[in-house]
Amino acid sequence: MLNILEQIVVFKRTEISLRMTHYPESKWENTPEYVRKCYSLKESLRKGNASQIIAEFKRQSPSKGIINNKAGVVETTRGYAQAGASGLSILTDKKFFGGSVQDLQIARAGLEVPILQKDFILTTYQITEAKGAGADVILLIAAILTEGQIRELSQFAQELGMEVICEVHNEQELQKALVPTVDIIGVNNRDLRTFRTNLEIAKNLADKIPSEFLKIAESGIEKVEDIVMLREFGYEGFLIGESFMQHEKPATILAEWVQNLPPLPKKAITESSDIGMEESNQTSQDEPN
Ligand SMILES: O=P(O)(O)OC[C@@H](O)[C@@H](O)c1c[nH]c2ccccc12
Repeated sequence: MLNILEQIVVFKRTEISLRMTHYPESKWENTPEYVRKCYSLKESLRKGNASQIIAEFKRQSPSKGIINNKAGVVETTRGYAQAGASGLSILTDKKFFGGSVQDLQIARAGLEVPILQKDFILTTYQITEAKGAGADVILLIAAILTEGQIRELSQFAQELGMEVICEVHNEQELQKALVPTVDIIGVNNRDLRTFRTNLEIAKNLADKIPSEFLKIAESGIEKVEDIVMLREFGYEGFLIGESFMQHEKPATILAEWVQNLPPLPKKAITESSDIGMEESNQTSQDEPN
């Protein structure tokens, strides 16, 4: 009996070959999005006042079934951006997650935040498609790829100006992910074979990730305190779906979280310039007149 991840991969291969015949690569290469300069997720996560939350639009999942099939993609993604998401994640897998490439295209129009296309990437075709549909960032899942494939696919994405998150769940997968063309290591707290989540996974892998990679924690984040705790382990991004999507209006929950998030500790360099600011014009800006 195949585990769920294996089932997804088997189905994905058939889906990809069908898509390739219906929508040849040239269709994607001729879109305006294909030549647009990507928004950098790394930069967005490292802005001084960033929430560091990557908010996901996720209607359903193999483990939970339907999470929310009423919230609209436009309303939710605009709401996420307005509420202060540092990035968005759009699931484009249809069969298992109820998403679509069209969701990505719809979300992209009119938004200036970095968008991650969340799918199970096995071929360069899917990366061309992601770029043409408006994604800035792609996800490579180490559990379903060899190191050679991670190298080839990440290089291809970077050549298109996109950033690459490589998702890992254990040390073995992490070893495959440490290639120079990967930008971000995403530690998935959910075992995609069993769908169980445990934040200990991110805690335990944190210090095994070399400092040249930005690291983000994915899945199973249920409250603001989880973010605060994971920040202490050096995580600079938090990919969150269910905690928002299980509410009727997902973006209102994100807005509450953002309000309750303690501010990021200021970087040394900002601190000294801020002191100068305070003495000059900072107070006049802050005080109501
Ligand atoms: O809904 P959660 O537990 O907050 O998780 C979001 C995201 O991390 C999860 O959807 C995810 C992480 N990696 C994936 C790979 C494929 C599909 C989905 C995912």
